[in-house]
Parts: sequence; structure tokens; C-alpha cells
Amino acid sequence: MDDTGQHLDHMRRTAPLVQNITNYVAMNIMANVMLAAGASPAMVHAREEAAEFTGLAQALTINIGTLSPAWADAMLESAVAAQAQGTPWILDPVAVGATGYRRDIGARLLDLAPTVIRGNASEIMALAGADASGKGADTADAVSQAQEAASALARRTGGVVAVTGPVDFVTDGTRNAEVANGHALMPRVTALGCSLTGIVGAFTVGQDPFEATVAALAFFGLAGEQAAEGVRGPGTFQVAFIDALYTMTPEDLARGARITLA
Ligand SMILES: Nc1ncnc2c1ncn2[C@@H]1O[C@H](COP(=O)(O)OP(=O)(O)O)[C@@H](O)[C@H]1O
Ligand SMILES: Cc1ncsc1CCOP(=O)(O)O
Ligand SMILES: [Mg+2]
Repeated sequence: MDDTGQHLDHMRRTAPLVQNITNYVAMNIMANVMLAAGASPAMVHAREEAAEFTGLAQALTINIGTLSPAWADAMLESAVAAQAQGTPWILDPVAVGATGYRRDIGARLLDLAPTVIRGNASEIMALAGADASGKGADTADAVSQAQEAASALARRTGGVVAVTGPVDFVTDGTRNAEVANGHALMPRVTALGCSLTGIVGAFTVGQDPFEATVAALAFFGLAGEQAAEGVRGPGTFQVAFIDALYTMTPEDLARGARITLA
């Protein structure tokens, strides 16, 4: 088993409790994806308990997909708690460039030094203050266009930035990697990117965030490739994808990962 396989094995043996403050669209599929992969998700977002719960969680993910003021407060308070406790936390800046409100909350979350930022190309560019296109939650820019923005964000936060798309790009400002796993049906199912952010959170527990992120992306993309075999479209793909996350062994991942380090 290589390092990538070992990262999956470590995540499954740890079965980490991951708190997710995510969006209404993602909640169910994200929890199912995380359970199938071997993690323990909890969707906890009420302001009255979110930061307290962060004290119990081994990782936190924050997703601004269906943002509202009470949730934004909970996000900021949980991120502060995670930062203070040294708990890894992952930012998913859904459609961050679309409105002033999202840009404002995105910038305040960025100041709390996310361990990993995972988004599509338009989101990473917008978060970095670059000219981004974006189409709601979907990208209108290519991964290659977001590489500079990703590196700038990584240097600014001291964390890892992952830009996903047909070939994913991961950087910590020094180390860079490309992950070529994935399938074109993946962006045809809503909230798969959000679900991936949960998987990244689970992989970061007890592991180097750059290596963990690369392994999580390869795992997710390879499951997409396996799921696409023999399905008729996005509906059957979604079901097959959850099964592929569940059945993939660390040895399968070691064989199928297409990672280039730069
Ligand atoms: N055209 C594509 N071909 C292969 N894999 C893709 C493609 N587009 C996205 N993916 C994969 O889908 C997953 C979600 O990424 P993405 O669609 O970029 O996120 P989001 O849903 O947040 O926009 C990632 O694993 C990514 O590698
Ligand atoms: C469609 C939509 N609208 C607000 S959040 C959301 C889900 C976005 O999910 P993803 O970024 O994984 O495609
Ligand atoms: Mg997304």
C-alpha cells in the first residue's frame, strides 16, 4: 500500500467525528457520502451550540452555500473555536463571488486561517479577489486560471488550497499537486463538491493537511470513475458513487490514484 492508500486507511481507522455547517442542499448527500467513506458526520449549525460542539469534533467544515445571518454567526464562532483549539477546519466558499454578503462573510472566514480551502475555480479566484466569472454555485473558469489565486490564498492563510475540476490542483504555497481522477458526471449531481469538502475534513484528522487533501481528492475522483461504469446518468450515478466510496480498498486507491507532484 502506498501513502495515498495509507491516508484512506488512517481515516477509516480513525472514523473521525466531523462537524459540518453546510447548506440545505448538501446535508443529506454529504452525510451519506461521509458515512459510506468511513467518517462520522454531524450537521450542527445552531448558534446556541455550534461552537460548543466544535470542542467535541475532530474536524470542522464550513460551507456558505445557503448563507443566512444566524448561520454566519455560528460559522464565525465555530471557526474561532477550531482555530483556538488547533482543530483542522475546511472552508467551502460556495458562490462566494456572487453577492456582497457572501464576499463579506467569505473574507471574515478567510481571516480565521482555514486549514484547507476547497472550491471550484471561480470560487477560489473570487475569494482571492481576482476577476472571476462564476455561475451561481458552478464554475465558469478553468482550474488552470485559478492556480495563481490558489497559491496566493495559501501563502496568505498558511493553509492548503484545493481547486477542483476535471483535473484538481492542490497547493500549500510551496508544494503543488495535480489529481487527474474524476468523471464528467460528478458536476451533474448537486452537492458532490460540498460532500468532497466533508471528505477532505475527515482525511485531515491526524494527517498532514496537504497530503491528506491530495489523497482525499484522489479517493473521491476514483470513486467517481468506478461509479460511472455502467450507469445511465446522474441519478443512478449518485447511488453507485456512494457504493464505490464504501467498497474502495486502500489497495484500489493506491493502484488507481493519478497524482502528479510538482
Ligand atoms: N469535468 C470533470 N471531470 C472529472 N471530474 C470532475 C469534473 N468536474 C468536477 N469533477 C470532480 O467533481 C468533484 C467536485 O468538484 P467540483 O465540481 O469542482 O466542485 P463544486 O461542485 O463545488 O463546483 C471533484 O472530485 C472534481 O475532481
Ligand atoms: C445548488 C446550490 N445552491 C446553493 S448551495 C448549492 C449546492 C452546491 O453544491 P456543489 O458546490 O457541491 O455543486
Ligand atoms: Mg461547490
